Amino acid sequence: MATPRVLSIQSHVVRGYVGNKSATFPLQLLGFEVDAINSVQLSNHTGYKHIDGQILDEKDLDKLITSMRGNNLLHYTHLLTGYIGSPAFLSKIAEVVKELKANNPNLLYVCDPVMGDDGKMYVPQSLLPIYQETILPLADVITPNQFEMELLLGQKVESIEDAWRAIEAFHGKGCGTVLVSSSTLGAKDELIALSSKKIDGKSVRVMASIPMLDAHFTGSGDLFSALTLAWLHKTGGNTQLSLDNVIYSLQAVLKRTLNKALGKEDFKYYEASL
Ligand SMILES: Nc1ncnc2c1ncn2[C@@H]1O[C@H](COP(=O)(O)OP(=O)(O)O)[C@@H](O)[C@H]1O
Ligand SMILES: Cc1ncc(COP(=O)(O)O)c(C=O)c1O
Repeated sequence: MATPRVLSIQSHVVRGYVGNKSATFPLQLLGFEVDAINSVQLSNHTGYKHIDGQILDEKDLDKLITSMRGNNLLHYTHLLTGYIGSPAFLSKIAEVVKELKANNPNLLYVCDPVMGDDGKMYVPQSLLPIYQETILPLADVITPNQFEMELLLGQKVESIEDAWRAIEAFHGKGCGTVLVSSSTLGAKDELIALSSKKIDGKSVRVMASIPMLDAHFTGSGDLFSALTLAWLHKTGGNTQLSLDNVIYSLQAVLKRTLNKALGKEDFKYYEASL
């Protein structure tokens, strides 16, 4: 099988790991060619006290795409989008999706509608209607967190039943596969991830419980969407197997991140015994 090739349109940060900085290397390790367009170049993620840099607009994106078109380079198996900093840039992405799909009708578009977390938006509010009206109907897979699901739906999601209803609404907009990266709809010490895929008119649903680590991670959602893309490809679109693999590898990464931050040894060899 030919090497899958992803066009990844997300943020770049000088310091840290979010956006393309967190998606590119794992995707490469999993066997993907990754071509990155940096929607913004920022000093660091938006949670810091100081933040500055450049935000690409639709003309910047058009220049890159026009030149690539001229060289016949717009041939991809996957498109992945994440943090976008400008509404006009996001609208332009709709045109890019259509062109890439015209070049390859089998292209899979994985959209992480990155807008915020824990009740706070960290992108301009004007992105929301563009995601709702223009981007969602074009996406094959979406990976919102609980807050982003609520924003897209325009309604609070307060129970698992609410979440399935929200997911059905996204299916209704044309999005065949939905993975909610995390929610706090379970017990106090767990995160719940949900996925649903429309197969022959039926929704095939999977729910996973993730033991909650006592820390806040930035970039975990970007890793989630990149790994989801990779595992959906590797499993032929099996959402159960993909979610298992994504969560398993994410937990290993986050535990190592936490150990490093706490100054604990990164790695130890233990004898496995019953
Ligand atoms: N505190 C945490 N404890 C355990 N796993 C976490 C934690 N935060 C994130 N994760 C893992 O990262 C994934 C994506 O996290 P999420 O918080 O949904 O991303 P986002 O940054 O988009 O809000 C979750 O599915 C979970 O596997
Ligand atoms: C520049 C940038 N990109 C991407 C993200 C998304 O991060 P996450 O994976 O935590 O949703 C953030 C979040 O703060 C950010 O500031």
